[in-house]
Amino acid sequence: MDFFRLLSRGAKLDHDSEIFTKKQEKKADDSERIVRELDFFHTKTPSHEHDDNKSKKQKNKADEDDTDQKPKFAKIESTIPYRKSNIKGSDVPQPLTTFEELGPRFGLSEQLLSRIRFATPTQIQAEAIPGILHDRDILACAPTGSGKTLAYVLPLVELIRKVNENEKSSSAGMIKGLILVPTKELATQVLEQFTILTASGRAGVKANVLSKSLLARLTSDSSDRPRPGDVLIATPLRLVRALNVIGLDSLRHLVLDEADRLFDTTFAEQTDQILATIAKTRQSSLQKTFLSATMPSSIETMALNLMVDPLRIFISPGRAAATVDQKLVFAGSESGKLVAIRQMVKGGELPPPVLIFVQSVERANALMHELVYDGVNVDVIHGERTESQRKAVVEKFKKAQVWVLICTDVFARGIDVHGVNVVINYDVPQSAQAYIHRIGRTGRAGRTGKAVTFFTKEDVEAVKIVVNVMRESGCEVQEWMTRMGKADKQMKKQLKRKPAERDEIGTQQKKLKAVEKKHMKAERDKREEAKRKKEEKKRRKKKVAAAAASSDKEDEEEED
Ligand SMILES: Nc1ncnc2c1ncn2[C@@H]1O[C@H](COP(=O)(O)OP(=O)(O)OP(=O)(O)O)[C@@H](O)[C@H]1O
Repeated sequence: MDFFRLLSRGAKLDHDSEIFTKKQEKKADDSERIVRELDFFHTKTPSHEHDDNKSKKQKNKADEDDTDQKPKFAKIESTIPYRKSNIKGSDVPQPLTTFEELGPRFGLSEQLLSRIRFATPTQIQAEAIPGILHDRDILACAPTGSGKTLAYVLPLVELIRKVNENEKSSSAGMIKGLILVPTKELATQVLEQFTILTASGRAGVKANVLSKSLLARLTSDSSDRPRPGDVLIATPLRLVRALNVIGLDSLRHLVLDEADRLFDTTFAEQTDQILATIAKTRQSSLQKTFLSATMPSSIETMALNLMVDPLRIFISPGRAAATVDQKLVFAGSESGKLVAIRQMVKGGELPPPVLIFVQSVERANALMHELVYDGVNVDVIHGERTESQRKAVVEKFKKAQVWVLICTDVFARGIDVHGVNVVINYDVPQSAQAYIHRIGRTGRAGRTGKAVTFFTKEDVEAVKIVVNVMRESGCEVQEWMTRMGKADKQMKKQLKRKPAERDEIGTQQKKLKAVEKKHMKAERDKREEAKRKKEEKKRRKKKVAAAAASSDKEDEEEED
């Protein structure tokens, strides 16, 4: 999805706009002008409190520049080596060295700081927390499991607490922070982080997930419709249904967690609609934080162009977490994969909790039948399970009542289950991003983990992508892997759109079906035989009765 297509779609949604009607007939190569005219978030009318002459100059220049260009940043001065190449922007705040510093530097209360359960901030937290507290726009890319959630939840709690304090009741219950995430599970997880920091609501900040029931109450005709709360955490699909009832006049902070996913084809239309609505409603400055463990260049450019004087915090971009030991296993064929996984189960190579990723719902269900037959404590999660089923499965997995969880890419992003030991890519993922996020479910928060990717001859191109990530992440790459070369660009695109075609999983399932069929036939035969015997008996009984009746008649005649 590129920026211009995305924006021109945003314009189409704005049916009343003059820009839209004028623009309708224009061709795609007019897109640069469209970008300038649409001006999402009013990025061309700076009102930022940190504006200085330098950033104004930068913005004026940006007005003249083509907006599809990546903004240029001066290198920052720092004695810390990693900052020079990874952190970009003007007036970059000093990083945090401890959480305690947040008291004297930004006025965070001891009560709030006492709820942080960690000794030291991670790199992304050290950079992003001061940035957000300075009300700067942030584009952040940092490894899976590096604590990006706390990096934005903590400063949001503080900033919104201050707003509540200043505005008293005028904006009570109105949304000041909006967090967009791609899945319901992730929304719940983000809410948990708020709950930890605002236990018993004493921080004065109320966060809610836009659940089905909240959506129903918000959109009901009843006069006592609830207010959404200070922070609303939502998935794009559900949020678009609530856009005209939630009221965004008080919105000050927007977070896109897993930003690259929210801009890809699955969600782009809804995300675009949400951004366009915010742009219409929200006239003054809005602080934006976009984060992910992966940030393709096209998304990076788009995101930076939506921001005012941003801080670009990229820590190990394009790499899998260094704490994950990555392995590739040639399984030969589909049945070879099953053999390999059974061997791993038998050989104790799958210490729970374990996640197994497959490419489709059908394959997830089929693999589950296979492993259930083997006596593995296994369950499955995918987009075709109901919300309550998904919730229950995640709970069970977190409580170690389920040891092996089979999943589709629904579960690949953001989900933080403590201590996942192994991630198996039963089917090779369709992109480098999918690979990085899937294997990032293990090796989190400094722990180590293991990722094993099975492949067959159908996966020649996809495996090149995996090898490249392995190489970039500093993993040991064997000689045969280096000979594979780079994945072809066209093939990469094709693969993203459509996964490899594979033979069905499931010798066991087929066998079960055959046994079931045989059993059903035997039952049917038995029933028919019983019916036949019953009728035969009935017939015989009738015959005997008829014979008896005729002999009685003969006797009577003889007596006469
Ligand atoms: N400063 C810290 N020190 C140690 N652990 C931390 C710290 N901050 C957060 N964590 C823990 O690290 C784990 C991963 O955090 P989080 O889910 O925010 O990662 P993430 O960077 O968002 O990962 P992903 O990209 O996969 O979504 C969580 O269990 C969290 O509690």
